[in-house]
Amino acid sequence: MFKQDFKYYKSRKPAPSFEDVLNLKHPNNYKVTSVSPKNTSKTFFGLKPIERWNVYEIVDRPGSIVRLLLINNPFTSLGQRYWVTRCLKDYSKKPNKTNLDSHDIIPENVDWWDYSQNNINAGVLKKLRWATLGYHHNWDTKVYAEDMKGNFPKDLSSLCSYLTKSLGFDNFNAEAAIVNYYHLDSTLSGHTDHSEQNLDAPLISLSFGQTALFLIGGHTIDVKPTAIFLHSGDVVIMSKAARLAYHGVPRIIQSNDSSWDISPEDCSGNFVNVEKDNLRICYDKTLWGPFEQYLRSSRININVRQVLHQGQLALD
Ligand SMILES: O=C(O)CCC(=O)C(=O)O
Ligand SMILES: [Fe+2]
Repeated sequence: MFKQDFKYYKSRKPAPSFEDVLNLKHPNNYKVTSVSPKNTSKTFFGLKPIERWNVYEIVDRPGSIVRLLLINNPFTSLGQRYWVTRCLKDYSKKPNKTNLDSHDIIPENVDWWDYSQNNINAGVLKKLRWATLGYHHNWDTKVYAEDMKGNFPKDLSSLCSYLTKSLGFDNFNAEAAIVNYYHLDSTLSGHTDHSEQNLDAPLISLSFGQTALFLIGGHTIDVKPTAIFLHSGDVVIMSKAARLAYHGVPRIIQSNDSSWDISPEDCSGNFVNVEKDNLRICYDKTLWGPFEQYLRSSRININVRQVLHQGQLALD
């Protein structure tokens, strides 16, 4: 299914704009409905107050079971900075696993981010493609294992609980994540996400940096996909039917967006499990500089999953 869309984008026809999506002008004619998030009393660190979120439900064709919830960048600029520093500086570190583990590119006991900053010409910055957290995704077997598991970061788990609760999903436990690092020439081919034992739990996708053209089709590869732009800060929540529908990213599009530039709203929010060192970087123009530089030609996607059923203590 993605073949035809690659051709479409190679032919340089303009891609549909986000406004086209919202105005139902796209040929797929998908339906977008506004959704009201549940108001909770506290504001979570790094997120705008709930009453300022724009949430849409996207149904790709009448009667379709493939439904996505899209929150149009609910993050403050400081919030975006925080998650970007976590993905680059921390989530890419051991004991988390990355695609670089099997290559001899980085000296033993040196972290990728530090190494890339001290060896700017070595080209390692663009070599990191993914990191896995919690239950590590097994790219070959697609099967999780109890002995391939690390601690899941508390800040990310709190964020996901807050986001899902606000949208009416109760008891979401973040247990596994893939952090995808994309550059302007990166693509992610069509796939479904079916490795988790609990397929009823939603899957949460957080995007930062450059814009992705995200395609989602149906449960077979011959369903023509729907295109959605994912901008910096956008959150997508995929329910069971959507995660089992083929989806992928055929193109990253450079944008002029810099919604991570500090703005006055940034002082609000309740600080839950926040790493103070990262906050220091976010507030400091010089320390933030290298992270912003990376973001100008890259996109980071954090894809969070619950693996186990409610009350299940370990994998079967
Ligand atoms: O980058 C994205 O928006 C999608 C990533 C994805 O589908 C995945 O990691 O399973
Ligand atoms: Fe996926």
